[in-house]
Amino acid sequence: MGYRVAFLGPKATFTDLAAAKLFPDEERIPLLTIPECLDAVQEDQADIALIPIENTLEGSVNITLDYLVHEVELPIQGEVVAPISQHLMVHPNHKEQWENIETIYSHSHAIAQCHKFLHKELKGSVSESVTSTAAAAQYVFAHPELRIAAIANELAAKEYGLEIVRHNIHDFAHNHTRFIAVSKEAIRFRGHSEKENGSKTTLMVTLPADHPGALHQVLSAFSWRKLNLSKIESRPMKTGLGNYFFIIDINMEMDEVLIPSTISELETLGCTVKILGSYPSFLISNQSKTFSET
Ligand SMILES: O=C(O)C(=O)C[C@]1(C(=O)O)C=C[C@@H](O)C=C1
Repeated sequence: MGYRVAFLGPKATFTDLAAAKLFPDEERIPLLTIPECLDAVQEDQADIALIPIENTLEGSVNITLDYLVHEVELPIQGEVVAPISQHLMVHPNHKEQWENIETIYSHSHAIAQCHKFLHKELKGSVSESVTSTAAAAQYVFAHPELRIAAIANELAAKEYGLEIVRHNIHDFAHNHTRFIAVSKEAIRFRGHSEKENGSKTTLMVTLPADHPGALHQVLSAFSWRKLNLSKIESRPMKTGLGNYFFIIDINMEMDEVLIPSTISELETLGCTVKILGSYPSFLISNQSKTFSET
């Protein structure tokens, strides 16, 4: 039986492009926010949620991390990394005088990826964040009477009838976003042709209170086992100032010896450890048509 894949929509978001690549044969359901995607899986209205978690220019998508840790019990079952190209687009009526735009709509991460461009080329304009790049494109098309633009991808320009007036406005060329697939059950990734690029295990670690050198000891538990970490990030526990947990990505899948013994060592130190998932990583290539520059 096929999966129902909830993704951050509407149609033509970057997440939609990633979902179409990774789940070409499954039913794909666009929802307007990341929490809605996660709730849909938690409440069995979908089998999988595909949502963004990290961007090379802007860092983590905090709402994704926070929901995974505080709000839902859904393991990460896979990830896909995709190249991201941002374009500036306007309603066709404003194609000739696009430099006069007053407000630029997009997802907050997309706005941040184009910060230098906006500062230099559209000084004085205001940026407004909305739920996704595609929602911004939809809004711009619905309001030809306003002097507004959207930052979104090429497919969104086509889908919502906008004109791209500046291509590739992201500030740094190496712009990639990681998307995660979460599900109650292990996922069979089938029917796609994306490259598998190793595996990861993600842990959430809470340090013991008032334990000098705890973070150093945590890191040494990984380092003497030669476990390669691709990410370590702290987020507030939301219980009081100074209380943080760490998200740690290990570049290997869960094994029977190394990761379990690391977890035991951390627990002996007084840490609380939760496994957020152990999963394959896929890479959407730069040659991929839908993501590439025109
Ligand atoms: O708004 C979209 O199109 C999304 O899929 C979200 C999102 C993000 O959360 O970072 C995904 C990729 C890009 O980095 C910009 C926005």
